[in-house]
Amino acid sequence: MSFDVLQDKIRAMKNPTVAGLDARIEYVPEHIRRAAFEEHGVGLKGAAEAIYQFNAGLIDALCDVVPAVKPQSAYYENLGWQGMEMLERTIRYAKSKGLFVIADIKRGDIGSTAAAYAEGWLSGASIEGQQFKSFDADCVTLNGYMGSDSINPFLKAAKEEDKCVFVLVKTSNPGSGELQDIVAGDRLVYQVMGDLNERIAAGTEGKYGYTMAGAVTGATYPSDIRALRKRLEHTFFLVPGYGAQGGTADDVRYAFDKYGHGAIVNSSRGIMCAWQKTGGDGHDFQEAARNAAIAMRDDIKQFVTIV
Ligand SMILES: O=c1ccn([C@@H]2O[C@H](COP(=O)(O)O)[C@@H](O)[C@H]2O)c(=O)[nH]1
Repeated sequence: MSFDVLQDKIRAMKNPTVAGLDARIEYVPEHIRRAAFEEHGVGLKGAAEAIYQFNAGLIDALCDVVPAVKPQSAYYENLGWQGMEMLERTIRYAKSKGLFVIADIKRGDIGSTAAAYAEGWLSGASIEGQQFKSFDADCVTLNGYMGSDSINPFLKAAKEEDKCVFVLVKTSNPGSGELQDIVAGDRLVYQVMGDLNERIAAGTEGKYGYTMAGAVTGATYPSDIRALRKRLEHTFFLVPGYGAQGGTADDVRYAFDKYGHGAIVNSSRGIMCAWQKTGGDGHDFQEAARNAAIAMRDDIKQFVTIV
């Protein structure tokens, strides 16, 4: 049960946070960009290579501070196959450094197509009776608003591989309420989504009591996080929106259970782009990212004690 593995790592490091790897080429320090463009040309290949070098440097700097990383697929897809190759390499490198990898892919489609996505991201493709893995993430994010048949193929793959998923429930963006906060009978739409998600994964609880289907609950809606924590006792939370989107440690505290378990808080730009605030030229990007990750950990630890 993969949330057990993640929770064990969080406890060992006393750090319930995940560093996002959402690298745009503008976030990569000049010296890394220049070297990659000289070797591979100014274009998709050069940019993808620069981003991989940046990611590898961040992973080296962060792997003994944070338990997990969350590469966001969009920032690799925008560079075509060259970007996706670097995403696969980034995942492999992060795993080799002991990090738990959450691939933020937000997929959701009819069952047959969802099964193909699940092979790509979790279980591997079956070719002539053999299993070939590609992205091989530990966990993925899903958009389950198409219904349980869009989630189930991922749960099947996750069960076979001892992995897990996070399903969007209450997202951090300003427009999330347009649909998710609509009243549906005696519940709100996001509560319906959360209940459905907990129900379809019932029976997969691990040693910490959490099923293999976690939920995304944005840091920017703290009262909803608090209500969801009470409502979804068996659902592990991924909480994005800390830092760059305005979420604070005080806002995310209620995502955790009474043992300080059951949630992990993401920051992407706040860690990756920390070097842009030091006044340096980017050569200090590793130190800056590490300091930002440590500051985030200590900020949250003021409110959350992990048993
Ligand atoms: O509701 C959601 C779901 C996912 N995200 C993702 O998290 C990171 C946030 O990045 P920051 O730079 O820390 O703001 C990004 O990958 C989003 O796609 C989210 O923000 N909200």
